[in-house]
Amino acid sequence: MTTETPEINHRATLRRLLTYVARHRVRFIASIVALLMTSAIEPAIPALFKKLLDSGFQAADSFPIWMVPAVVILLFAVRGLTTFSGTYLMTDASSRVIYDVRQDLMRSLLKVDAKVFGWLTPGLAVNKIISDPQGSITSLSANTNSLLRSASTFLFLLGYLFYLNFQLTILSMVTVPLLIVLVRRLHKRVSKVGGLEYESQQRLVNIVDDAARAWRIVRTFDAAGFEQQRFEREAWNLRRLLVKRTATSALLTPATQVVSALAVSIILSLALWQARNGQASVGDFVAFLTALLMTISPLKQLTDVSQSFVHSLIGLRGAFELIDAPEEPDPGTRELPACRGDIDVRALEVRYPDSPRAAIDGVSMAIRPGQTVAFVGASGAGKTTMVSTLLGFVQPTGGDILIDGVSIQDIRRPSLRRHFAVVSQDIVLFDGSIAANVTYAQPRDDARVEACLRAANLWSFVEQQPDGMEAAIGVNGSRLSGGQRQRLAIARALYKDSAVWIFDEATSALDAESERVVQQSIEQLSGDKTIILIAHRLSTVRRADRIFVFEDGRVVESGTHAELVLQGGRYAAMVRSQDVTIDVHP
Ligand SMILES: Nc1ncnc2c1ncn2[C@@H]1O[C@H](COP(=O)(O)OP(=O)(O)OP(=O)(O)O)[C@@H](O)[C@H]1O
Repeated sequence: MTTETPEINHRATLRRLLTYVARHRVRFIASIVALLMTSAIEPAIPALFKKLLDSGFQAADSFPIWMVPAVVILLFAVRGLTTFSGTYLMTDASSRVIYDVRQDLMRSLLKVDAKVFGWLTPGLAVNKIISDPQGSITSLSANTNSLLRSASTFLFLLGYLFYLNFQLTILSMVTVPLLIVLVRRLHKRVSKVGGLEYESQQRLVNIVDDAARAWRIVRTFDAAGFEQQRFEREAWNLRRLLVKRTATSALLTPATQVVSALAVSIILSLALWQARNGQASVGDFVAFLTALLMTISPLKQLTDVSQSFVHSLIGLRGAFELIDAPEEPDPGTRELPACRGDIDVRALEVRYPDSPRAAIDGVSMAIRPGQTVAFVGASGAGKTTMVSTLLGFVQPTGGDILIDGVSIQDIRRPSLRRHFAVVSQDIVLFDGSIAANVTYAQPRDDARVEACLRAANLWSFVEQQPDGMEAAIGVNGSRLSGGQRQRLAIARALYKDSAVWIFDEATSALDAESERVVQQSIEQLSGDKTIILIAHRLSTVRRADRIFVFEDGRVVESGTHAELVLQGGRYAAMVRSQDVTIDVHP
């Protein structure tokens, strides 16, 4: 997905993360101070024992015995307090960062360009918004804690080494460049494998997403074995990459130790040489060597933590990828506070990218407020594209559409879409009650909800529910029949009370009688609204004021049902093939 080198990416990701961290810097600094205080108290414990051993056993001029429990308890109480506050403050601060990142991710999801949904499956979106920030930031904050401890211990020991023997310490650093090269190389490899691991995990998420979403199809096709195999293959690949990454990380420890051993052996020889020449005492030698060996442990911890850091940053980069995804373009600047529903389509041309032919090819039409018009034509003729263009989801490549005399290019997208209520071919419902689905994102008015449900011919169903309109409909309306789902979507559109209602194959799942009832109710409710109907079943569109017949992106005929039937062209042929009564008086 990305061609940048992993290193540059990590820096960018870290910088990005720091902008979030900076917002809560006071909390972070407080937590770090508390954690450092915990580390600082640590040496007080052996110091206390030293004091106890050195002077505690001399009866005479020693400190009073009651001081021992008092100091011990105080020390542990303070350490307990600083440990607790450090952990609490760090969790509080990092959870705020997770919250902020998630807010930005959700904001981005709600605004991204439609193209993003070409790769962003629901499962991936959940992963990027829920799991990635939590996993990465929690691990980063935990690692920051050990990083601070190891780094401070290491620096402290280094200072001590300089104090003991300046020249030898400088010499012990001869292997540092080698160590840096080694760590960098291994980091690069961990980054690369970690990136592949992240991608594999995304593929695995998509497989699970498919299996959960299309569970009915999977079972109808008896494809459980097929899906299991698909899953197993990717899960195995992920396991393999995990081992590879961990093994690369694990290589780092022996590698750094071998390089450190090189340094230690050089220094050991030199120190021995110094000692033999009377330049250092045995005590100096032992102290230096002990301190030198003690640096290996924090150094190892530092390299371990850095591996974990890299892994977390890869997860975080995945989340930032969504935040950085391009927003849906909105060239409009004008608001359209009120709308009469007057639509003028002028020589409209729409060509999808990489498509050999135009989906809409020079269409012009006028739809006056309060009119009901219908788009008919073969599958793929361009009807839905007309609607998508009207709503600004697809950009015209030629011509224009005017709403109440204003080009849709000039109107801000949200302002434009506010005036449309659409029931599309693929019904999408929300997990919640019937009422919540009807009133979606709008203030609730129970009387209106009932009126819309009645108009959609769903009220008798609602009345049969023990919970009435509060009845839960399941994920995407899984507890409803296809027709009930369509009727609920119709009720939602009616409730929106926009200037233009669009029904794209909205009643295709209803039986003829039910469809007739719904249509009549819509007509009664519609008042002065402009209605656009798209239907393959021509009985649905007979009563329209004007019917536009689409073919290969063009309008090839238009008129009323009667006019078109009399014309004896394509519409008439379609009517004949569907066996619709050729009644010129609807
Ligand atoms: N997102 C897209 N990218 C590329 N081509 C597309 C896209 N959407 C539609 N098309 C193409 O545009 C043409 C018109 O499609 P459209 O969905 O508007 O047809 P339709 O008349 O609504 O068909 P149906 O009755 O089957 O819904 C088709 O050839 C289709 O393949």
